[in-house]
Amino acid sequence: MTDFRERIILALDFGSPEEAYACLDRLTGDVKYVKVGMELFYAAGPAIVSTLKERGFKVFVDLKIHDIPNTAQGAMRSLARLGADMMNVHAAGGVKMMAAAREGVEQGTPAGSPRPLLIGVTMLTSTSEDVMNSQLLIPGKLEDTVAGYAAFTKEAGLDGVVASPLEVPLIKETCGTSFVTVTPGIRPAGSAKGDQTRVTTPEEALLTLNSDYIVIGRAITGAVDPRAAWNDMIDSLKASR
Ligand SMILES: O=C(O)c1cc(=O)[nH]c(=O)n1[C@@H]1O[C@H](COP(=O)(O)O)[C@@H](O)[C@H]1O
Repeated sequence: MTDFRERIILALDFGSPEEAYACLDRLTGDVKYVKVGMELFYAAGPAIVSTLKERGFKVFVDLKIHDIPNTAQGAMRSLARLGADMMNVHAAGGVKMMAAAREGVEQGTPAGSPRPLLIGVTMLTSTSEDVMNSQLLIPGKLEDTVAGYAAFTKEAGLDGVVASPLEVPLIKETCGTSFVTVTPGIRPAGSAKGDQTRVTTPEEALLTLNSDYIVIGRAITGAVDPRAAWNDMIDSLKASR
């Protein structure tokens, strides 16, 4: 994939479809892949997915399903009917839940349409090793948990994981190079970390650590001039290539 833009997923974390479309209108022609997370999905309803598809975007529906296997399967069956390109569940739900979710995706995908990628969320990029140890009560190194969750995600038949870009080499080593890595926690040089913990720049994530997809939100959508912020990111990627 030579065009960086195919590998950049813009997180549309807005409270209404109007705000999301207004942002996209300022970035027309450049953004190829968007993410609909809980804020926008719950505000706009499922129809937002087909509307974005009709407008030509690839869509990642990020609802991070985590429930008993039967419920996760049903949720994914319903979501798969919407025609998204990528969806996710929490790997912490375990192999049985993830395998059920995968079955739900297959049941819901409309005949003749490609099955959406199903991705397992390992350890949220806002979580530090200290918080994982002291509040999630998971002992040991955070990287070991991410690698272990990635292995279970693969065992369950999913296509890849969400993790920090910093963990991509380890995930590829553990699960193979074709196992998809989707990485939020992206902060262009000089931008504020905010609530994220395990962050790196777009250049490091895409060019050095070889993440398959990066997810970026506020550094673009919250910029005074989203178009300028986007162009700066693409220019910097081209210059670093
Ligand atoms: O699944 C996700 O997309 C996700 C997982 C994760 O570990 N960390 C994470 O930040 N995300 C999402 O990625 C986006 C990151 O947004 P920014 O921090 O604004 O770039 C948000 O929509 C998060 O919900």
